[in-house]
Amino acid sequence: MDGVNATGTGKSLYSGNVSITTDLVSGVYYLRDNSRGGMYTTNMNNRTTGGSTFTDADNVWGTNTTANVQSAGVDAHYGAQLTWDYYLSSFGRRGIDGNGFRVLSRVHYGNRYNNAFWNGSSMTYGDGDGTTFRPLVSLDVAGHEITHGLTEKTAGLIYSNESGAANESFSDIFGTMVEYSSGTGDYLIGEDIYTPATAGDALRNMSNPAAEGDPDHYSKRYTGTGDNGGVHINSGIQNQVFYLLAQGGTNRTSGLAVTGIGRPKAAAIFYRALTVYLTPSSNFKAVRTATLNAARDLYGASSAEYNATAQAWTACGVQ
Ligand SMILES: CCCCC[C@H](S)C(=O)N[C@@H](Cc1ccccc1)C(=O)N[C@@H](C)C(=O)O
Ligand SMILES: [Ca+2]
Ligand SMILES: [Zn+2]
Repeated sequence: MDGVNATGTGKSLYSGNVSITTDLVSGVYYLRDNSRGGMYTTNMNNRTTGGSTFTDADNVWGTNTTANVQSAGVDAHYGAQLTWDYYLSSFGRRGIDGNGFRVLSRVHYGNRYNNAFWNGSSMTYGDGDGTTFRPLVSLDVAGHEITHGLTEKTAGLIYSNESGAANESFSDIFGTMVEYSSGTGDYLIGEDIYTPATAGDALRNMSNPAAEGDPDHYSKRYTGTGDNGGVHINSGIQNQVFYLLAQGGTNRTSGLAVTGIGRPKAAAIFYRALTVYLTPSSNFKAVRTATLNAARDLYGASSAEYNATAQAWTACGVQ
């Protein structure tokens, strides 16, 4: 039901106090954003089905702690809001389908569930067990999961082997871009939620994938059958390509240097590759070609951006 858009105060777990758009209907505030396709956030009450949209009496949500069930809802809702704004302001895309797709974010899924996932129509976040993960509602996760929706509606990269690793990397790349859009970011994935007892680690690391056990070069790719053929492992190769293209630097395995072009241009190249050129079975070689085509379209065939894109893939062993 559409009511009146209201601006609420969200006391989040990982982003401090944030401003969120809520929906006032008959004196009750709902965690629903009619200014962003009607996106809404539900509480699954630690079950794996059902759930109901969070409501509040005074439009001040959560307490910055997990003691209040609304807190995780604030983070998920805020993450969806920033993701919507990122794609709209960066690429003029209104929602993951370009047509105002209504995103549902579901929190408190299952019991101490150590994951988050996209199921084709909603994002779903577990609370973690408190040892491996804190509640998995940080900004890079929200951006990661919603980007699976974008990928599904565009390239449709098959979720296994190299196309699956590329799929996962696009989610890490844009999850990181969404995180940076909040004003502070990093090239770590899940740093706020992974192993709370261990400072400074992350689930994945784009600037140095090997720091978290993932390859930074094609010659070190995983060729086994675990993890759907290493989708969360070999994503390190493309994550390193993006990092080197954006920031510049030298690949630790090849020793080859890359001249950086900055995050926005690198993101624009990867976004155009994903939404214009890639297909379900695209492998890393195809992603190289797609990003070169995108760089040519955006900046010209002999541009510094085009040359840096080629350098970055070569530095990571994908010719
Ligand atoms: C349920 C089946 C698994 C689906 C995989 C989802 S898309 C996924 O990749 N989830 C992310 C969650 C995440 C994202 C960013 C930062 C931290 C955690 C993920 O990386 N999951 C890991 C734990 C995995 O599934 O191996
Ligand atoms: Ca991060
Ligand atoms: Zn994923």
